[in-house]
Order: sequence, then C-alpha cells, then structure tokens
Amino acid sequence: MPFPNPNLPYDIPNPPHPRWHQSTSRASRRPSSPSSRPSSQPSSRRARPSCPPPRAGLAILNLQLAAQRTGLGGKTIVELVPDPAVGGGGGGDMAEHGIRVGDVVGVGEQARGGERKRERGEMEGRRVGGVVVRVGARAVVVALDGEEADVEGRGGRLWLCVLSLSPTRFCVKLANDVTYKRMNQTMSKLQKASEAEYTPFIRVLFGLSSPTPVPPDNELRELDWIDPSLNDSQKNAIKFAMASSEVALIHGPPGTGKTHTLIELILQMLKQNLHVLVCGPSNISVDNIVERLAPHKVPMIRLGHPARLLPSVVNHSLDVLTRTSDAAAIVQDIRKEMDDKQASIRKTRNGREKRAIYGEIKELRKEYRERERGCVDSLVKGSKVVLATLHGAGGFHLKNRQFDVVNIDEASQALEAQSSPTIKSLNSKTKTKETNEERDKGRNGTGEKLTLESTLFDRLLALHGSDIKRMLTTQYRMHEKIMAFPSAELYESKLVAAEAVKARLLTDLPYPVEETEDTLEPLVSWDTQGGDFAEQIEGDEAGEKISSGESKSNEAEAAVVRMHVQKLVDAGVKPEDMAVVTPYNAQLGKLSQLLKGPFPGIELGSIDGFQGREKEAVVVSLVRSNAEHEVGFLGEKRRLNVAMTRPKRHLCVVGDSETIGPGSAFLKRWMDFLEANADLRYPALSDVYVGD
Ligand SMILES: Nc1ncnc2c1ncn2[C@@H]1O[C@H](COP(=O)(O)OP(=O)(O)OP(=O)(O)O)[C@@H](O)[C@H]1O
Repeated sequence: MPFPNPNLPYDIPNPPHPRWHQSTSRASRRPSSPSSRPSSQPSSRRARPSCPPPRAGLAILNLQLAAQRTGLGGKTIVELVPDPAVGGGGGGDMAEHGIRVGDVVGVGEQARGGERKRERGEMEGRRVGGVVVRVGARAVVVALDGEEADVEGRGGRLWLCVLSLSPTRFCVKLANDVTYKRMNQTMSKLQKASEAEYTPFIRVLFGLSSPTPVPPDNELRELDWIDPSLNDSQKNAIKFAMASSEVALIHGPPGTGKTHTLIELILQMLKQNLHVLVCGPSNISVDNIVERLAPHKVPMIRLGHPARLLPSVVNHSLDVLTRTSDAAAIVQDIRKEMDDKQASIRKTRNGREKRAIYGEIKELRKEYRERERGCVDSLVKGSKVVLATLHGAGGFHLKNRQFDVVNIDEASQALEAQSSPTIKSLNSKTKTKETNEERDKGRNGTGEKLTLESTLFDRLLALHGSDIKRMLTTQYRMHEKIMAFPSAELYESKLVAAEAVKARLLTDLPYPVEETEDTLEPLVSWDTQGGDFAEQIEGDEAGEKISSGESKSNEAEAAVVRMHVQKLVDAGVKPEDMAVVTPYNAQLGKLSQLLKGPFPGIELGSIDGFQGREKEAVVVSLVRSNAEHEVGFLGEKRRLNVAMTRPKRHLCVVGDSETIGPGSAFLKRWMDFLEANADLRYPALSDVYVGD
C-alpha cells in the first residue's frame, strides 16, 4: 500500500476467543518460514509463550474439496474437508485451527514436497481469495471472491490460510485490499471531477458554498417524539439534524446515547417518508443499529457479506432476503441449475466435457447476476432504510441509487475516503454522528485537498465551524469522578453525568459487594514510580514481533493488576463485570497468563478492541516505565480517552507517573489529576510477589 493504514492498530490485539491458538498445522512449522524457525530463546522463555498475534501462522493444510455451490452474487461456495488420505485418514474432525467465520482467507493448491521454490511461489500466487462463511468440526466453508473463481479442477490437495481476521472478532477493522482500492479510486474520481459536475450538496462538502442557515435552537420545530425519555441535548440534536438542509454533525462523547439518538432520528425521518441510507465504518457499528431498529419493525435491508454480520441481523441481510422474499423465486431456480452443473463437473474426467460445462456455468452466472440485480433492486427500493458499511455502500448494489438522507455513524472514525464513495453521487443531506473521541481541531484547514488520513467529520467542522454541530451532553455510563478528567480535557467540561449514574459505586451493584477501600472508591491509581516496575521489550519470542516495532510488557505491573483484581473479587465483584485493558499486545499476553485461570469471565482487551464497550470496573495497565520517559502509544489522546471512559463505577489506573507525566502536556495533566483526585497508592514489589 502506498499509504499508511490508519485503521490498523499499531499493536494488534489478541482475540478474546479462549480457544485461540496458533495453527498446529505443519504450515506453521515449515522450516522455510522464518517466523517458524526454532527459537533461539532459552527454553525457559519458550516454555511460557504469551498469546500470539492473531495473524501469525493461521493455516490449514491437506484439505480437499467436498462440495461446491452457488451463493449470493453468483459467488462460488466451497466446502473444504480434511483429506482422509492424510493424518490417519478417516475423514474425521479437523485439528483446532483458530479460523473463524468472517476471516478473509486464501485457498490454493498445496505445494508437494518435490516442488521447487519457484513453483511453490507460483502456486501461492494462484491462491483464490474468499471469506469463511461456516466453520464446522469437519469442514470449513468459504465463499470465493470474484465471479469466475473456483478452486476445482486442479486435482491436488488444497490449503487455506488467513489473510486478515474477521472484523467481528474485535471492534477494530483490519486491512483489506478491496477497501483501500475502492477508497483510492473514489479519491481520484473526486479530484478529477470538474466544478460544474458538483451538486449543491457536494459544494457544501467541499466548502465551496455555506450550508443553508438553520433557525436558532429555540425556534426549531417541535417533533412528536417516539421515545419521549430522550434528554434535552438529544432532542435538540435531532431537531437540528431534521432542520438542516445539507449537513449536520452530532458529537456524542462516551455513553451519551449516540445510538439511542440516531435510532430516534432515523424513525423521525421515516415519519417524513424519507428514503434513508445508514452507514458506519465497521460491520459491528452497522449491526448495532440494525439490532436497535429491529424492534420498531422498520422495513430495512442490511447489505454486506452474511458471514460478517452478527447472527441477530442476518435475517435482514440481502442474502437471506433474496432467498425468502417474493422476488427471490426467480433467482432460486437458476441457482439450482448452476449447482447441478457444478456437481456434474466433478463427475466427469473428460477435459472437453468439463470445459463445456464451465462454459454453460459462465452463461448461467451472467443470467443469474442479471436476475439477481433485478431482485436486489426491488428489495432496496422497497426498504425504507438501507444499512451498510461505508465501504459496502460504495459497492455495486447501490450504484446510481439515490437517497434522501445519509446517516453516518461513528463518523469520527470514518476516514473521509471511506465516506466519499457513499456520498459522492448522492444529492442528499448527510447527518454524521461522532463517536467518543475528542476532536482534533483545526487539523484540516479550509480548502485542503482530500487526504486518506482525514475524517469527513473533521473536515466539515473545519470548513463550516461549530454552527453545524450539536453535542450530546448527558452521559449514562460513568461515575462523576471517572467522567471529570475526560470531560474537562476533551469535551470543554460540558459533560453531565445522569442522576442515575453519577454516584453509583460497586457496592450498589445488584448483588452483594462488601464495602472496602476499593469498592467504595470510583477512582484508584497505583503509581509504580521509582524504577522497580520497569518495562520489558518483547518481540523476540515466536510470533510476537509486529511490523511497527517491538511490543512492550511489564511483568511487575501485571502483578499489581492481579493484586487489584483479586481485592475486588474478594469483596464480591464478579470477574465478568470487570475488564483489564492495555495498549500493548505483549502486556495483554502477560495479563492473560496471569488472570485467565484464577478469574474466568474477566475480559481482557487491547484499548482498540474495547472501543464502544463498558464494564462496571476497568483496570488500565499503562506498561511504560523507563528512564528515558518514552511513552509510545500513550501519547495518543484518543486511545487513552477510550480506555478511561469504559468503566461505569470503578476505574483503576496502573502506571509509572514519573515516566508517563513528562510524555506530553496531556499526560502531565492526567497524572496531576490522578494525584489530586484518585485514591493514590504506591505498590512495593514485595506486595505483589508475596506468595509467588
Ligand atoms: N435519554 C436517555 N435516558 C435514559 N437512558 C439513556 C438515554 N439515552 C441513552 N441512554 C442509555 O445510555 C446508555 C448508552 O446509550 P448508547 O449506547 O446509545 O450510547 P452511545 O453514546 O452510543 O455509547 P458508546 O459511548 O458506547 O458509543 C444505554 O444504556 C442507553 O439506554
């Protein structure tokens, strides 16, 4: 990629799946693979490997094709099973492989022992891409990319390897070639378009015209609320968005009911008979909206690969609707015909016959796609709300389709280049709803060229000022004391804690929790200053090295975390109501070794993976402790903001203030705030290693 991928976490999180482990297949042990060479580490270090990064070595070898059929979009669906001739035969269960539904994979012919290096390379190059749609004990089912893709007819054994993980495993998006190609194409298209081609809407987006003025808030038209419990800032944001002709930004700090507000906004738009497109940067963000719209019985359709959708929303997916709607019958018969033909290919050994059948399938596929397009068109037209990821909305299903309004959820995470395919040709207005992050004000000046790093939210704010923005100000998650710092630093002290949450303590949980110095305190800081809790550099252990440099860990700090978790559990707090988050992958590995066994149910995550989540108690492990005051990822306010705004009743920060404070002005203020407001404690090594 010629440009950096800002969506890729610097420190790739470990998946929370308990059964996760690196593939035990021979692929990951091949001596030719440098990452799999026997480690030169002393055996004591190798004896306790931490969770490997998820992308390392995920592959299944020795597969064969068991069945093939046609799926939505004429896609070829292949079922792969272990070759019974290998590994004792019997066509039995697959060894544990860690591959999950939604993972992007490559399927290819497996090189045999005798193949030379160049031939191996060529074979790898012929790999067909696809997405895993089902994982069973005995089979993995993959939907192959591209109309003509198939893995048949090569005879040999097949292997499957993961190219990127399903975004539904975490809340983070991983790199995907198609996404970036589409973003790039859109950027060039927009840059080449002449001004005469711009609609008035695009002119506002580019800052060539100002948005149509909206009456002052107290003069906005009252609405008939579907949910009257909305608070004033939510109601005001909705009224403002409804009154804006071109664009409205809704800035929603953590827990302020952004999704709540968006749902009401969509329902209000439907009341006015508007045709609405709703997008988010990730599948999870879109699915979340589908789930919350579903009880309102809204006719809606969710575009996107069914393998990547939450099971609860699959019934609204295009894939399912094209099978079950009235318009679907006409597509079904041709789908069956293609499946029959595909089955007949496997029965014949005659090459000429095979080619002839392939030719027929090709023709059928063309017809299938035409019929399917008609079916999809009528479904999209008949749905008042269409939901897709920003990337998905730029796909062929919505080509040339216009909507009255586009709502973009989590717009502060959506790169402008992602948003543009969605809005470029739409003569519509856009409502974007921001997420938990602080605004990076002034980053994009007026008239700046479109870039792949900026967000549409930032750009519009910089172009038109805060008149086009409304902020949600009442938050329903955090105790006042937990909210105080992020509110002052990032939300101009405008956040207000709702009555119901502002003084909630762990002792008020709906189960018995003993009153202790921890459970009665919403904000605790374990300051490890003094040099005894120094960080370690990881990266030499198998699979731990990541492209952006070595990961850091801090074993003694992990022990402080364990001590604190133990104290909360001893007081009665359930481990499943707690989370430990850290920005460093290596530290996550350490924490899992230490906490998973004694506290089953506790959630461990990278900060990125914890976005959008909440827990009653959250412990943050900051890791960095060095004489050079190097703070790495901690310098990113956005990440820290995510970490410090996840807890409801108890936040415990573990870190070395002497290292972290000098890292930036923001970090200095945070450390000072903790010193002044948190229940401050100084651990000694002897406290945390007692009894070990
Ligand atoms: N007006 C309201 N009255 C009472 N509870 C509310 C109100 N608005 C939102 N909530 C509650 O606040 C919580 C957070 O709401 P929601 O998930 O919509 O927030 P969000 O801003 O999207 O969250 P996040 O910061 O995780 O993205 C939910 O439990 C929701 O029911």
